[in-house]
Amino acid sequence: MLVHPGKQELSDAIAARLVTALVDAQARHDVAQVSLTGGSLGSDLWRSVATLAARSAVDWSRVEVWWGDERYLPAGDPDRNDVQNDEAGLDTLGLDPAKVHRVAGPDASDSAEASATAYASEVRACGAGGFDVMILGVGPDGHVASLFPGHPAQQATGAIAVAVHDSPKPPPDRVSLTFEALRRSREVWFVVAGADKAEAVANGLRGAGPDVSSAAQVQGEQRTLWLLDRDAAAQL
Ligand SMILES: O=C1O[C@H](COP(=O)(O)O)[C@@H](O)[C@H](O)[C@H]1O
Repeated sequence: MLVHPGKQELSDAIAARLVTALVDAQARHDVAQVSLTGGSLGSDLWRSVATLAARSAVDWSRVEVWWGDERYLPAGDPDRNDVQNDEAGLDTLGLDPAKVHRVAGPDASDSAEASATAYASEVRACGAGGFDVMILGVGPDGHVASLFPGHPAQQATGAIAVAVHDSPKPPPDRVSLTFEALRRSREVWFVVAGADKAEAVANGLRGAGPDVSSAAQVQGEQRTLWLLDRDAAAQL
């Protein structure tokens, strides 16, 4: 667990850590696989990356980009995680569009189920059975990706992605990687800022059950990091 004084310092530290992790991953196996998150910090970190001189150490054309979840909304909708990440600077880095794996919305798929199936096939086809870095925001209710505590989607097994309906947080329809897929990550980074998340952080770190914390159900294969600001760490 690493605690930074405020949200800006945290965002800058995540950006620096990410650049290093991507350079290391490209040295290991040519193309780095990273899975992104929505939420305010999930986008802020791209603003921080954009200010880093060291970002040029990454060959962004050799980064395969995924999302841990997406709101089931049409392409370009401002509430989509990919749109918010792009607006924060993700799309200025020189990524290869063929390596940016967006979850299909209702404009490009028949249902959230069809979208989840297509996304899972894409993950499988790219051999992304192993993400180098899985970045996950944590909601005040303990959710990660679009797996909400106590929601039936938590129980999906033998699948890479799942459709989520009746999400307690709008919008109601979403597509999420499953716990099994989230865990197939070399490193899992929980990125959390704000006093409203302090209880969720404490529950995640104490290993609360799935009805209380989805975050507590996810660990990285080699490393699990909680990257926090002081407010988010207030109940530890
Ligand atoms: O709905 C979502 O929420 C979480 C956390 O968002 P935040 O605004 O509370 O930080 C996010 O990680 C997830 O990807 C997203 O779909």
